Amino acid sequence: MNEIESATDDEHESAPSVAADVATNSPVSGDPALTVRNLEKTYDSGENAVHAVDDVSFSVEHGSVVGLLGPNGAGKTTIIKSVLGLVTPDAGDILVDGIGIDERRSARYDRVGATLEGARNIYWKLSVRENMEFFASLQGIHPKTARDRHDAYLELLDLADRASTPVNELSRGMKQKASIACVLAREPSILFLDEPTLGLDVRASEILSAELLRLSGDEGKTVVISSHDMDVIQEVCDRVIILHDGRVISDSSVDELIDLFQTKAYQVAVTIDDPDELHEHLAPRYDISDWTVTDRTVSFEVTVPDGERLYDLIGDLQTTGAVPVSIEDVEPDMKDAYLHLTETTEERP
Ligand SMILES: Nc1ncnc2c1ncn2[C@@H]1O[C@H](COP(=O)(O)OP(=O)(O)OP(=O)(O)O)[C@@H](O)[C@H]1O
Repeated sequence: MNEIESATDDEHESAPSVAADVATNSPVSGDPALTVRNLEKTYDSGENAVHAVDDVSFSVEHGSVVGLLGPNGAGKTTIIKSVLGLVTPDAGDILVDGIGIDERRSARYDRVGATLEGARNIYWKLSVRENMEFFASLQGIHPKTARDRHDAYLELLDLADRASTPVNELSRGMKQKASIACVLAREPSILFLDEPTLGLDVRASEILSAELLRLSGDEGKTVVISSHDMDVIQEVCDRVIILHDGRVISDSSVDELIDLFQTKAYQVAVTIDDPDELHEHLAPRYDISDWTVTDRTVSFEVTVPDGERLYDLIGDLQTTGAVPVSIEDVEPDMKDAYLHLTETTEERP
């Protein structure tokens, strides 16, 4: 690998992609696309030991889009690299389409494609198109037959005029796009995307989200995406697995996760002669935040355990002479649910 610059930072000095064998994707079995069972990984030893992955188990069904979330250092990348063979786990099993990757290395190489943070999955001295052709050819896809598809991806990712540019001359966001283009060019059945929207502008993120939805919806591809970008996660994922300190602390659908933490929150605006008096009356009774007074208009957010309590609030507003101007639902989103979950885990001993 002396002529080609690439970056793998881990134990295995392998090629920067998991594609090493020439093979085609075989038909899908009845097994999940990916099964991770009791995975363990500790880096270093003694007092420097870091238990990065602690008994992690999950499976991913074919055609689903699963988010792997967690604060910095939660173990996401270690799990992804274990699946890719860039890190050797201490214990546990990884099965692709029901086949243990230790049993048959090609089970992984044939089916799994990944982008790694910082575009470490591609060769920086090759041009974007050369990279795409190289990774496609490892998968047994002839560059000529794939040309139209590669052109379409270059167009989609706004890289067409950079197709002949060596990757190391691209901006960070363009490198990221090139890395995504290469994993798409390989046409794997399972895509692992580690922080794919890092460095992408809003438009590129939207394009990527739409493409991931199309790949899973129309082509039945399985996608595992690790990201801190909650908007993208909420938009594309069916399910999210949340990690904390190397352990899975939540594994549920996006809707379930949001519902779980659904407190009823309302944005309220009222007019009143004496805002201070109103605050004195409400503060001990309700969970109130973002109290803002502009002339005689007071706006605030109130969180109530159920709809009934909202009626109490309206009664209390009337008692104090406040005239409601507007009361609107505040919809919780993935970000609220995620923060709630990771913060409450943080507080536990
Ligand atoms: N090569 C390594 N040597 C030693 N410790 C490591 C190594 N790689 C990761 N770690 C440690 O393992 C833990 C998990 O790291 P990992 O990169 O898997 O987390 P992550 O969830 O991907 O974090 P981030 O969101 O910051 O990318 C961290 O404490 C990290 O410092």
